[in-house]
Amino acid sequence: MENQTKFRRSQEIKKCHHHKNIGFRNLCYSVQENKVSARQEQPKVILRGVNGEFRSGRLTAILGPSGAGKSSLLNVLSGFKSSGVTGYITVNGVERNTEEFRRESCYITQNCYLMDLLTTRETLAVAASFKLNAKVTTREKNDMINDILELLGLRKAAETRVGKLSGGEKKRLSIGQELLTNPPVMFFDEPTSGLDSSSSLQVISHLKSLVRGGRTIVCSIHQPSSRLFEMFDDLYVLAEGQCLYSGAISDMTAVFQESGFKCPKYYNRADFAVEVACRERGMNIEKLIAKAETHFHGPDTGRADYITNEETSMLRPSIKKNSTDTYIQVPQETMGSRYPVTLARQISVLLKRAVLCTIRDLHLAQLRLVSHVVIGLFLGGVFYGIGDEASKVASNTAFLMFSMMFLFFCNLFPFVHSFPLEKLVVMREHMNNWYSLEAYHISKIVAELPLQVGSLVEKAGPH
Ligand SMILES: Nc1ncnc2c1ncn2[C@@H]1O[C@H](COP(=O)(O)OP(=O)(O)OP(=O)(O)O)[C@@H](O)[C@H]1O
Repeated sequence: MENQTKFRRSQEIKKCHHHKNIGFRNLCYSVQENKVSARQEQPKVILRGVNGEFRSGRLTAILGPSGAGKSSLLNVLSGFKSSGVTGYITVNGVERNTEEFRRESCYITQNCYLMDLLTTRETLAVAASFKLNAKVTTREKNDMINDILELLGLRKAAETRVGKLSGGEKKRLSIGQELLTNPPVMFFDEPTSGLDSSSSLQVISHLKSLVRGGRTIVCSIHQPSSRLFEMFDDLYVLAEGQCLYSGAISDMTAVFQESGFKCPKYYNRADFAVEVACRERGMNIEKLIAKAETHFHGPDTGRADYITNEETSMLRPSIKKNSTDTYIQVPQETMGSRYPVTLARQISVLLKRAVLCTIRDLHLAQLRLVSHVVIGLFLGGVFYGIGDEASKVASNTAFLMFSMMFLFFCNLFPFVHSFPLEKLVVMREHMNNWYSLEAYHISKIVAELPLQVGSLVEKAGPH
């Protein structure tokens, strides 16, 4: 009976009730590079008017040589990059609302930025506290965490600290964090980088099982083996910021052949596609680019085959009545606010995590404690009783000066030490709409308060 319930719940996690087809037309992305000389004013163009469609229930691979713009395309589509972007992005045929879309999608970057001092289970528990609203009970949260651990094969590593997990386990843990809210759209930047072939296969098999539940999953991928490549449904090939091929993997060889690029028998098709994109198999890839463009119509005229946001709000009642497909369905509990939980809850969870990490970072905590005690004894010895004598004004000033400098540097260094490590985790979590930056800063200040107040009291001792 319990096994049946478990099976039903794991099937439920895999399922996705909001199908999202992502379309993009004439998408351009450019960056303004740092000016070295007065002449370098032209922005660097990274994506040159690409078109495409990523469908729900399909696992899509973005392939291309290094520097082709794969990560940039994912950054733009996921909404992580918005300045320097022009063109149209649609969700089920309706212009994308970036804020709404960020709530319905997740972006798992190439490197897994996780807190090394937490265990696998704690990492999922923290994610659950941010991502699931207050109506979900602790028991339900624990059940979900157990199901995700089971689904992603992390049961054995549940109590292991993240810093000690293998690369593949970290990747699966990052996926598990986002699965808690069951997002209909998932973007992955090179999910198999740094993994051996069997771990890569494991990760992609998990993605495949999620996609079968109706999600839209897009991964940029680097040099996949034939076996790994064949697990994808659709392929999007980029070359120098332009689209070379967009469609089913099964049609790729025929389409390339029509343009004069014949894939040798028993050759890895992924390698072949990258070689064509690098112009190693012939310089004339423009024919392929033109062919890929003919699949998609509309934006060049300034008017496309989609509905804008203004039109959506006017049409919404009729769209709702006539079609469930074109209407963007947003889960009711996430509507209105960017974050699923209140500011107070965000601060309290961040605070608990910060305290847990401080306690576990024994080396740093011991160092801080010892330095405070040693300096406190030293100051007490040198300046003992100076507050009672008016003739020792100079000593009082020296004491105050020293204490201020000590407090300033002593409290600065833990941040200098931890900030570069934490920054990447915080940016990922913040960009995935877990919490606001205000909540993070407040929790950091509050977590440090006891030590700050303690050291102030200690320094006030000699007086
Ligand atoms: N902020 C930036 N400033 C300057 N150039 C940039 C910036 N971001 C990206 N680029 C350039 O844009 C091009 C595409 O970068 P991107 O990271 O998207 O490539 P990629 O296809 O993901 O490469 P890889 O497979 O090596 O990760 C590269 O030449 C890169 O140097």
